[in-house]
Amino acid sequence: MAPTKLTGKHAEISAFIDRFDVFLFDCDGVLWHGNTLLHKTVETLDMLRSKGKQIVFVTNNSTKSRRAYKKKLDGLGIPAEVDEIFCSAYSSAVYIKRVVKLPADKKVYVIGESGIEEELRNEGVQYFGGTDPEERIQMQEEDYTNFVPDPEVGVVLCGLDHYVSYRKYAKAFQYLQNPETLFLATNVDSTFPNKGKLFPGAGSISAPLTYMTKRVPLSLGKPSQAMMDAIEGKFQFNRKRTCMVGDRLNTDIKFGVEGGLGGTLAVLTGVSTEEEILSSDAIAVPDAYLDQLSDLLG
Ligand SMILES: O=C(O)[C@H](O)[C@H](O)COP(=O)(O)O
Ligand SMILES: [Mg+2]
Repeated sequence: MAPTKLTGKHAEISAFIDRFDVFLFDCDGVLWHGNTLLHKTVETLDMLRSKGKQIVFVTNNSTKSRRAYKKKLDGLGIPAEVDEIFCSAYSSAVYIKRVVKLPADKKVYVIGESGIEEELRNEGVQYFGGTDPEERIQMQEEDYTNFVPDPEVGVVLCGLDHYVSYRKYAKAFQYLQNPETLFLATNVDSTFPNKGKLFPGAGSISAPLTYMTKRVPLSLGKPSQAMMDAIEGKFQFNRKRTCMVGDRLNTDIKFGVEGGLGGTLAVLTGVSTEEEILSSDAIAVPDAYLDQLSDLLG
C-alpha cells in the first residue's frame, strides 16, 4: 500500500499519534544533523511525552555510547535516561559478550570510535585499536612484517571511524585471514547525513574489508531484529502499539516493518527521498511520511 503523506492537518496527525503508545526514534537525520537540532525537535518530543507516549532512542551511530548520547541529549534540551537509549555500539558489545560469549583470553580489534570502546568496557570485553593514538599513524615499513593473523583476536568489529586508515585496514586484513576470527559491524549504513548533505557511513568503512577478504560482516544495528528483541525485552512494549520513526528505508523502516510494529513513519530530513519512498521497488515502505518531524505538531 502506498505510504500516506501526513500534511500537518491536526485531525490526521492526532489520529496517527493516537494509534501508538511507544515511539522508537532514529537520531541522525530525524532529531539532528551532527550537533545541530532539526526544527522544533524538542517541542515535538515534549508534545509526545505530554500525551503519555514512551520514547526510545534507537541509533545506528556507533561513535557514542549510551552514556555519551544521554549527555548529548541533555545538552540539546532533550530529557532522556540511559535506559531509553539503544545504540549500535551497545548492541554490538552485548552480542559479543552474551551471544558469542567471547572467552576472556580473546580480544576485539576495533575500527571505530569511543562509543564502541566504552560499551565493550561496560561488558568487560577486551579490545584494542579504536582511538588508540598508536592506531592513528601512517603505515610503517616494519608493519608489513609485524602484521600477522593473531589467534588472540576473536573479533574484528567495524563501525563509523573518522580516522580510518590504510594501516588499520592492513591490520584487520591480517586478522581476518583467520576464519576463526569473527567479522562484525555495528551497522552498515552506506552514508551518514550531516549539515543537509551525505557523507561516508559506517558501511563504507567496512566495505573495503569485504572487498579484500570476500567476507561479509554480521551487522548488529538496524534492521537487525536482535536490536528489536533487546528493546522489547527492556520495555515489554506491545509491538502493535509501537511506531518506528526514521529517515532511512533500508535501516529504520525495514527495522520497523520486519519487527512487526504497528506503524512506521519516515521523515524527509535525512537519507531517503520522497521519490525513493514512493518508488515501486522501495526496500521497505513506511505507513506514512512527513517533510520533517515537527509536522507532528500539526
Ligand atoms: O554511518 C552511520 O553510522 C550512520 O549513517 C549513522 O550512524 C546513522 O545513525 P542513525 O540515523 O541510525 O541515528
Ligand atoms: Mg537516521
